[in-house]
Amino acid sequence: MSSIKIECVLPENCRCGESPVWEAATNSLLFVDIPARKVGRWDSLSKRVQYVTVDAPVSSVAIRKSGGYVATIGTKFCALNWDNHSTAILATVDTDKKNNRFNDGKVDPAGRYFAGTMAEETAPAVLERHQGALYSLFPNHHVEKYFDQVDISNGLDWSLDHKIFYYIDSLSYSVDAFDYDLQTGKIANRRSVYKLEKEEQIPDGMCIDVEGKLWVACYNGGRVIRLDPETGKRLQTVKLPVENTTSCCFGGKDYSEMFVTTAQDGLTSECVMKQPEAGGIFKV
Ligand SMILES: O=C(O)[C@H](O)[C@@H](O)[C@H](O)[C@H](O)CO
Ligand SMILES: [Zn+2]
Repeated sequence: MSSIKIECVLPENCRCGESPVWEAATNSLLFVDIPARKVGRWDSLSKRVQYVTVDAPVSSVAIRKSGGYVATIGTKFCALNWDNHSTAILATVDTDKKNNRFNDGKVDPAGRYFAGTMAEETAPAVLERHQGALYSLFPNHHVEKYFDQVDISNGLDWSLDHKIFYYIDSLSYSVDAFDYDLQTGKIANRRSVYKLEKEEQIPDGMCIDVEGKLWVACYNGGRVIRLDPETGKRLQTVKLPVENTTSCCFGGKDYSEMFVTTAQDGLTSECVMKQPEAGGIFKV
């Protein structure tokens, strides 16, 4: 294995950086800072970053086929117009749960925006349990609810043949799989494919690579791990110089680079001194 280079490409000190998404058309990385209520777009060529501030915690962002973006803001699926900074509500979930917000989200290969919810945290991973649910927004704006009783709805992705949906509820310390029907968007047959080891801490965001292996960012664990969902074995650990690694995606030229978002919230000022890049965005 060739040696791995890790570099902080955006020393932003995000409170909770999340949802990295590569936008090939602009050579940019999209991301959010959830509590700061900001969506960022970092141009990898000019190295400049632009922000759009929204009116509630923004937990995920995705590219919209018809132009602009979609984002999960508070408990709403929204369209986001980058040019005039406006948002338009497409659907609202968890209307009976005033303390809930969306967390991680991603679009399936048929254009359904999957995202789950959680109760707002009082500190990282400290929250009222079982308040969240998993939803998807169909291209026709129909909302499907899959299940509830979720603690912290987090990383998600699909297998390369689109027949499996991978999902993380952080406080289960497990990476789960479901059978996936791309035609209907239905999921079935939940099972665990990997249980985190103690030092790996809390599973957060996730993505899949071209070999069908999963990469999971470990919150508080300062690492991303590569898993084989078929054997349930960990194949690789990549450690980062900050503790709160939140999510990862592939991007850059030929998608040969991995971007990792991180968080600063929850670190004591002493920890921040030891990890000055906490909250930055890293390139692996
Ligand atoms: O990044 C996220 O997905 C959450 O919004 C965070 O708050 C952390 O995951 C959580 O604190 C650790 O479990
Ligand atoms: Zn997350």
